[in-house]
Amino acid sequence: MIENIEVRFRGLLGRFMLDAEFSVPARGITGIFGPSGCGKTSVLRCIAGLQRVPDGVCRIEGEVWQDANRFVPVHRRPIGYVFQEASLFPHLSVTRNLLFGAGKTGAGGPELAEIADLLGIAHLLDRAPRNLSGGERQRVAVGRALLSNPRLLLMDEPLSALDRATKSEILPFLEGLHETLRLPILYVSHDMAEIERLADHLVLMENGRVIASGPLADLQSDPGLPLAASSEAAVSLDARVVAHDAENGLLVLEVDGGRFITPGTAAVVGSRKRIRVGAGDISLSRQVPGPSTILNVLPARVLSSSAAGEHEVAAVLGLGLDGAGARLVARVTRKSWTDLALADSAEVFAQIKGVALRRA
Ligand SMILES: Nc1ncnc2c1ncn2[C@@H]1O[C@H](COP(=O)(O)OP(=O)(O)OP(=O)(O)O)[C@@H](O)[C@H]1O
Repeated sequence: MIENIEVRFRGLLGRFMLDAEFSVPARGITGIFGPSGCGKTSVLRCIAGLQRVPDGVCRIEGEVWQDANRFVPVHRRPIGYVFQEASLFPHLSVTRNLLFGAGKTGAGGPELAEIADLLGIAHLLDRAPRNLSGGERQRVAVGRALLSNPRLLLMDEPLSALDRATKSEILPFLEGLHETLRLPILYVSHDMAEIERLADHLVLMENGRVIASGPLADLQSDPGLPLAASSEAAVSLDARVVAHDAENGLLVLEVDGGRFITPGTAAVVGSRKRIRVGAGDISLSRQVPGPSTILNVLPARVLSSSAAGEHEVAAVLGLGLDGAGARLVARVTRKSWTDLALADSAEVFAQIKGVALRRA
């Protein structure tokens, strides 16, 4: 079986030229990221069959939803769609809202109790939507989409209408979906922090086109793409827990070519955790640095470098003496870069001030 989501949509939407093409694995979460108006929503609408471009191909695990000869109408596509605003039926209880889409696609889907547990809404089932908070409403909307037993979940900025506190309340539930369900999710966002936390793969868009797609960390550390040179540059790495130091409240996590120490509670050795390493949290040194409060000092090699603004350099590092391990991006001043005579393939010690645990 072809386990990919393959799309190509080319055509004018009003005066906007959409020319988007990508192929990503039909598993995990794929983030679709790009500036406002670059065509992210249009791509989701084309996949859902809500928008039709004449030159379009959409194949989900080999099943054709659109090509030159075929266009499966929207109601025949097994998708769940979650929008920015949860559009619940005001006159129906949470349970009736949840069950609204269920049964359309036949048996074999998840059970209401299972989904309610997963989304932390089991205690809300008898409520009316008007008595829910924004975050609760959005979780019900996600639950309703899941109960229709979709083959693909489309989420269009599902958190952007929520305040910061509510966002962080919902994110763990979305991470939970990722771990529990085998459902591929396409997740549109213009907030890199959400993408860093949730996505396994990334589709980067600009002006109606896909400028890159691939595993998230590969795109974050690609010197040819805008992410590595941005002021928010960071990499998200999926690390393996190798030890928990209970006395000091620290976790030791391993990625290719290095180990990180980060504050954390007990975790099963061998389990996976996502960490985020921000480019601005890395400083570089040519020799082993002396004792300091920084817990993480990792040997690495400079793989490439590019200008980041007028006075800074974005350097892509490969962990390990040979530089063959996981990639990081460091952002340093041009002055330090020159003073230390740093250059591509230089051996360095990366001192990492903060390593954030992102997916428990
Ligand atoms: N059916 C349509 N007819 C005319 N113009 C359209 C149509 N659909 C989309 N557009 C235009 O295409 C462009 C891309 O819109 P789209 O909503 O896909 O972008 P986006 O990346 O999702 O933006 P945002 O992040 O602001 O939601 C916009 O300029 C929009 O006005």
